[in-house]
Amino acid sequence: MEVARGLEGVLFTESRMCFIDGEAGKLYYYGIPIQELAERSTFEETTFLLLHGRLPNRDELESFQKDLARRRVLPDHLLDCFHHYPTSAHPMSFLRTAVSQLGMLDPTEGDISQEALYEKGLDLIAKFATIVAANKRLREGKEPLPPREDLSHAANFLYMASGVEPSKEQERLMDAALILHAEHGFNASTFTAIAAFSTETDLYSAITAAVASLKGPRHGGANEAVMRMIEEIGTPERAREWVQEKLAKKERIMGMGHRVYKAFDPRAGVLERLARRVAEAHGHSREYRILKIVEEEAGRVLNPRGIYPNVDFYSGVVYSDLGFGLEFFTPIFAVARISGWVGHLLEYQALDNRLLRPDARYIGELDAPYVPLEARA
Ligand SMILES: CC(=O)SCCNC(=O)CCNC(=O)[C@H](O)C(C)(C)COP(=O)(O)OP(=O)(O)OC[C@H]1O[C@@H](n2cnc3c(N)ncnc32)[C@H](O)[C@@H]1OP(=O)(O)O
Ligand SMILES: O=C([O-])CC(=O)C(=O)O
Repeated sequence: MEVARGLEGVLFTESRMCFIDGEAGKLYYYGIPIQELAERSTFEETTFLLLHGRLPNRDELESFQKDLARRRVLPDHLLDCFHHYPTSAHPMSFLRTAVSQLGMLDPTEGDISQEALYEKGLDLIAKFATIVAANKRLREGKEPLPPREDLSHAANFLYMASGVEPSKEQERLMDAALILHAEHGFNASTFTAIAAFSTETDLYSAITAAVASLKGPRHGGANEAVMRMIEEIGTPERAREWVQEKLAKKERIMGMGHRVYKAFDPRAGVLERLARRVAEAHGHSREYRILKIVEEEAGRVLNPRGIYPNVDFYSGVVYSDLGFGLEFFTPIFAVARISGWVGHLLEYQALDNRLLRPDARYIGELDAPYVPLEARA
């Protein structure tokens, strides 16, 4: 049997949730093009789509929004504990620990029936934003703010993070960013969640594992790495030379390349337009201009090899504009992706539910001698 390194091209289940046409640079959630959703939907509506496989009607959407809003409040015990988490911890470590702790606080943690999974999943979808916003406030030496039920998920997240009710434009930006990040097939963190869940562990454990996986700079952590790259480059004038030096040393340009896309990631296309808009309107033009030059200069070498900007390339410009520091970029990704994780666990359990257990070709010795400790060099 051939070894599929990195599990590339391996189909391990079936799914209706997401289709990625990597050659054409197209992405669909339940058949709906991502650009349509980013432009016209809300995070709540897209989450309903990912959990139910169809768009809600007006009444369903209204009651789903209310249900999510009611679930935003964190248990007092968790909020108390937040004051003892180290403020220096990376926000992804904070989130990972908070999810795990929510599991300990749930007396029915181990119930993984479809009904329980849906209920607990909705709870996590609602609470992720509250956890991340609380962490941001605590890092700034401020008290976390209680969520508001009268605001949308995107607006409430921005309100809890900053203490100020966002403008309609800011709410729309956040909604679009959350929709673009909500789902992406069998990426590393979703696969991690499914692999854990296939052992019949509980939802909190599977999601804690997924957060851990998203944190890595080859996956969700790349958005933070892109902003660090911008800071290292410093000025647009320095960008071309910086890229050439990096590529000459065979180092990677963060926010570029993808296992599935061999064309421009359609999400990066939408985010590029949003980043350009905020750059023009609010003066984040240094960051945006550096990225445009990196994209062009690196593209000369990398585009012919099918390496283009991915979703993590331009998102940071938008998040900065919304008032977030770079260490919160990956947590914002998680605030969105929790919907995809929960949707996939529900789907996998209903459709397949087989233990995930791949294999490797053995290339070691056989019948090696057991050398007693005293006789070893
Ligand atoms: C939300 C997301 O997860 S999107 C991805 C976010 N990650 C990043 O932006 C990090 C930078 N990108 C990368 O590291 C890669 O493109 C990955 C990990 C995302 C996907 O890579 P894979 O499909 O596994 O390809 P692999 O790592 O095998 O690389 C193949 C070749 O392309 C090159 N390559 C891939 N990405 C890049 C890049 N960003 N810059 C320069 N070269 C690259 C590799 O060096 C390698 O070259 P080689 O064949 O000469 O050794
Ligand atoms: O699909 C992948 O491998 C990574 C990705 O873009 C995502 O998770 O959004």
